[in-house]
Amino acid sequence: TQSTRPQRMLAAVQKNATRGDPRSVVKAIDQFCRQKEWAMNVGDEKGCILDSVVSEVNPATVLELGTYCGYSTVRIASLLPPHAKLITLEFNPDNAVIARQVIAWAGLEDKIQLVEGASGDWIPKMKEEFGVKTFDLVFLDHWKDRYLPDTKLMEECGLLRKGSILLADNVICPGTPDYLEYVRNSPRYKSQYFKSHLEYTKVEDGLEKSVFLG
Ligand SMILES: Cc1ncnc2c1ncn2[C@@H]1O[C@H](/C=C/CNC(=O)c2cc(-c3ccc(F)cc3)cc(O)c2O)C[C@H]1O
Ligand SMILES: [Mg+2]
Repeated sequence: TQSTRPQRMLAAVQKNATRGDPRSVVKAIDQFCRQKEWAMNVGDEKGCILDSVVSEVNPATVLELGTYCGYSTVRIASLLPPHAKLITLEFNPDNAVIARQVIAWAGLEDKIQLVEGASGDWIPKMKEEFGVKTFDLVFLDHWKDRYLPDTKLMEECGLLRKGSILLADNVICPGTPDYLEYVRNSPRYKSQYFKSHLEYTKVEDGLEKSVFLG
């Protein structure tokens, strides 16, 4: 039977990356996507911006919306301090199966909790289910029409504190116009756009970093 792109991506990791070496996992996926098949990972160019924001925030608690195959999950977790935790939400079970194996190959299972299900269902349960108070950093990379409703939901559920950072992928391509309008015009956020390119292409895209002001 025909394999899926995520399955072929995992095979490339298992063939070309070193077990327990997250950077080699990131490199293997980027190589696969550049040389073999494009896939919607944040990629190496926007990934460097992601790395710099993660390093600057040095978060103890991270929420990622949209795991896909775990590329950004591994990239973020590889930069976290020792007892920091990353929770990543993925509602497609086939993607979750692949992502768990990518995370395991990187040796980052202890830092990452992959939760299967829809962000809208899980965000209201974060405190009771995972003992989370607030998130220091949220990486939004799921369905683009969910960025705004999920941000409002995180506000309502008290998951953001003064200084929490939202980092959103694809604010230009495919684009998240309602989200951008909100974080750029709301008095509750201070936003900054990091111009870059759509992963593995020359098409313009970028990340929007928004600080929640409380
Ligand atoms: C609500 C919710 N809850 C949990 N998981 C969710 C969810 N919505 C999506 N997910 C999961 O995240 C992943 C989805 C991410 C959506 N990302 C995209 O659609 C996406 C698309 C492109 C793109 C750009 C130009 C083109 F020509 C074609 C594609 C580039 C990207 O970087 C992307 O993130 C997989 C899905 O199962
Ligand atoms: Mg993306």
